[in-house]
Formats: sequence, C-alpha cells, structure tokens
Amino acid sequence: MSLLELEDVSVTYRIASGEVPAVRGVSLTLDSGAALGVAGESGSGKSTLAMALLRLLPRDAHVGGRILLDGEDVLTMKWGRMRAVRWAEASIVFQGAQHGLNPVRRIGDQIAEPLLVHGLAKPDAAGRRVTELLEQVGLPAWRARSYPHELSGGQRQRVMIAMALACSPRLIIADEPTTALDVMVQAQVLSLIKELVAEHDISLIMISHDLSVLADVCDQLAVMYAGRVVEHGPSTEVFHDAKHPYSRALAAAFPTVGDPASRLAPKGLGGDPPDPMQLPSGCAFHPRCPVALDECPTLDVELWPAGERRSAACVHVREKEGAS
Ligand SMILES: Nc1ncnc2c1ncn2[C@@H]1O[C@H](COP(=O)(O)OP(=O)(O)OP(=O)(O)O)[C@@H](O)[C@H]1O
Repeated sequence: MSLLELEDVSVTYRIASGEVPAVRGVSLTLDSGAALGVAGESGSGKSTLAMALLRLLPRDAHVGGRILLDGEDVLTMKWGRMRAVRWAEASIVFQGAQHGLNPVRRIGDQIAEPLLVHGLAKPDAAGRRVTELLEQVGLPAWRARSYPHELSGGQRQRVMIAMALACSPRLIIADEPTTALDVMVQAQVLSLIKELVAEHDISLIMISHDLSVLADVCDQLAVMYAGRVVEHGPSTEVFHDAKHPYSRALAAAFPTVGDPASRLAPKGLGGDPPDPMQLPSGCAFHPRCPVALDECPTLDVELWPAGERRSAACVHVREKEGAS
C-alpha cells in the first residue's frame, strides 16, 4: 500500500522577472516502510519538491497536481489539518542543522516542543520521551540541558533527527541531512538514519546530490534534472547501471559513499544545469548530453520503461526498449 503518491506535481515560483518552473510533472509513489532517494545537481528542484510535500513553500510558489499522504490530498487540506500532519505524520530534517535549532533554547525543550504542541504528551512524559529519543540517536540524556552551540555539527544533526522522530511519524523527509558534515560524521549519521527507519518502520524520502549515499540508504532512486524525474528504479540498479546519461554522470561523480569526490560536479559533463527560466527545448539535458541525437532538441520527452520497475527519460531508452 502506498503511503505517499505524487501525481503530476509541479511547482512554479512567480517572481518579479517571470515564472520559475522549479518542479515539472513529477509522479512518484512511496510504499509504507520504503525509502526513496531523490538525486540531482543543485537547482534541479529537489528541495522545492520536498517542501511542497508538507506545504512549506513560500507564498510565491504555486503547486499543481496531487500529493496524497495516506490517501489524503496535502494540497487541499485545511490548515489546521496540515499543522496536525506536520511532525505527527510526516516530519522533515533539513541540511545544516545549525539553522534548524533555536540558539537560545535548550536541546531538550526543543525536542519536546512538537510533542507538547501536538498534545501528545504532558511535560513529565515529554521529558521521559526526550531522554529516550536522545538515546535512540546516540546522545547521552544530560545533553537535554545543552544549548545548540555546545554541540558539534554531527550532534546537532542527531538532535534534528530526534526532533523528527519525536511524534513517531510514518514519513521522514531528509533534505541533504549530511551535506554539512565531515566524511566520518556523515557516515555515522547515515547509518543512524538507516537503522532508525528500519527499526521504527518509517518511510523515508532522502534528498542528496550524492547518488552513492542514496544508493546505500534507499531502496528506490529518482534522479531529477531541471525539475523533472529523468530516471527512476531500484537504487542499486540505477547506481550501478544507469540508463540515462545524466544519471550515469552523477553515479560516476560519486563512486563510493563519503568519497571526497562527492563534492565534485558530475564527471564528463560540461556546462552548468540550465536556468529554469530558459530551459532548452525538447530534452532539457541535450546541450550537455554526450550521446544526444539530432532529434533531442525537439523530442517530446517522457519517462519510458527501461526494464522491470525502471524508467528513464532518454531517447536511447525509448529505442532500445521498443516503446513509442
Ligand atoms: N523562493 C524562490 N523563488 C524563486 N525561485 C526559487 C526559489 N526557491 C528556489 N528557486 C529556484 O527553483 C529551482 C529549484 O531550486 P531547489 O532549491 O528546489 O533545487 P535543489 O535541487 O534543491 O538545489 P540545492 O541542492 O542547491 O538545494 C532553482 O532554479 C532555484 O533557483
């Protein structure tokens, strides 16, 4: 049974100079207890998509399509219901934990807040839950009395994960949860996330530019380029045998988890990702594509089947798989 279904989701920012189509026609499903990785370079629309899931986007963002969380459309929910869903049913961990924590409040009070706000615990019980959550994320109970500046970056990210777990949500969205951390701490936080989602049967959407990290943690991968999903399938297959030339370049840039090369741009790709306000015609990837054909600039691109439970938006896949 799907916990989350995205049907033709699009997000357009309306700014003074025009419209920014940040997410274009994304359809994905996430089964209960499964982990989906969303990969792509900076600007591909990953964070916009994540924020759209919990309606956390600024007012100038216009969202289309349907986002069904356990069958309920997030986009048409009343605000009261939406607030109840956040933290309690789905929570989000952002990149750079230092920005997500209040610098002048103790850690324990911040972890307890979602429990108290949602009326899920009285102060005493919330205190006990904070101790339990700190233990789950590998921090001693006395850390509840610390302030954020007394913790390392990795510890702060653990606190953010404890907050995300506080109300026992069914879905956690982790947006580049380890990007700001050094390689060793990154590996520790990743294994913590893996362990927690498995133990608590939580569904996970994890966002990263690093395909190797996602392949390590997630069952399924969606690769985004210029606001669209260009490849989707089981993560190890997409990572080791990508069908789209963009996914291949991303996979080649991040050979193993935590590799220092993960800070580099995709190998073999010239140029930059396109400006969403001036998207190339046809397949938006064609100006950077090493295997582009004459027809790519005018191609009506879609996700074509690329083997069992796999799809890719590349003309070569369409030809090989015999789709039309
Ligand atoms: N508030 C906003 N107003 C206008 N455009 C925006 C806004 N937020 C994001 N964008 C644009 O939307 C596009 C997608 O941005 P988004 O942050 O979702 O990408 P991303 O893949 O998450 O990138 P990163 O990895 O750098 O966070 C980009 O072109 C970005 O400039």
